[in-house]
Amino acid sequence: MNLILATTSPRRIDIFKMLNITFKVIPPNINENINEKNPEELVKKLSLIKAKSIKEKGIIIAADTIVYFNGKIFGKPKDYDEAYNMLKTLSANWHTVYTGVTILTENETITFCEKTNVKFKPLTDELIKYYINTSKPFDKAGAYGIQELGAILVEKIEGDFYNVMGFPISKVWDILWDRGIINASTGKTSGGWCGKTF
Ligand SMILES: Cc1cn([C@H]2C[C@H](O)[C@@H](COP(=O)(O)OP(=O)(O)OP(=O)(O)O)O2)c(=O)[nH]c1=O
Repeated sequence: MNLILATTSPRRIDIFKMLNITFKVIPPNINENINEKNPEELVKKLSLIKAKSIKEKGIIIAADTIVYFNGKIFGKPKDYDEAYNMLKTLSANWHTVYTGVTILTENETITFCEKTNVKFKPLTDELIKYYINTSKPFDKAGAYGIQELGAILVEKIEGDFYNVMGFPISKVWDILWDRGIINASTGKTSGGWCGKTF
């Protein structure tokens, strides 16, 4: 069965490659500006819209990630100033990363949200400026990438690391394994990513 990852996120592709199964990547074609203030509902709805935007037949998996702090949703920063203000606000505080996932199979629509709490160290202006200039985190929710240099901002986390990066892969695996979508043969015979389709 065609396994399709509906994403443009290099991080999500990297995480999925860890499973060593054959899959295709097709970019979702959606408008991410929906009017939803509840973080869990927002990421679930966006992951569903992304998955449903794929017309090709197969098992379709999509995700959406935001950072949430003090009642505010932090998406991808539009510029340097927004990235600076996000990191300044998150400094020395706990925030929550919400990732919504949708898995469309032939007869099921599975949508769930996974949360990870992240505590930042106290961040000096100098470190924040260095981080943004070095990492240019404009394609990452909350203006940081925990899997890259963003690791130096983090004091500790409670929950799934990969969920912060953009994909709670352990939970996704369980859903696919429990339904026999991934099984002993696909895990052994498939040689990983079969090449991008975009
Ligand atoms: C918090 C955090 C986010 N991110 C990334 C994951 C996502 O790529 C991005 C959140 O934006 P999303 O809108 O969830 O995803 P995307 O637009 O990059 O890709 P697509 O919608 O096509 O799947 O932030 C990290 O890479 N590391 C982190 O630590």
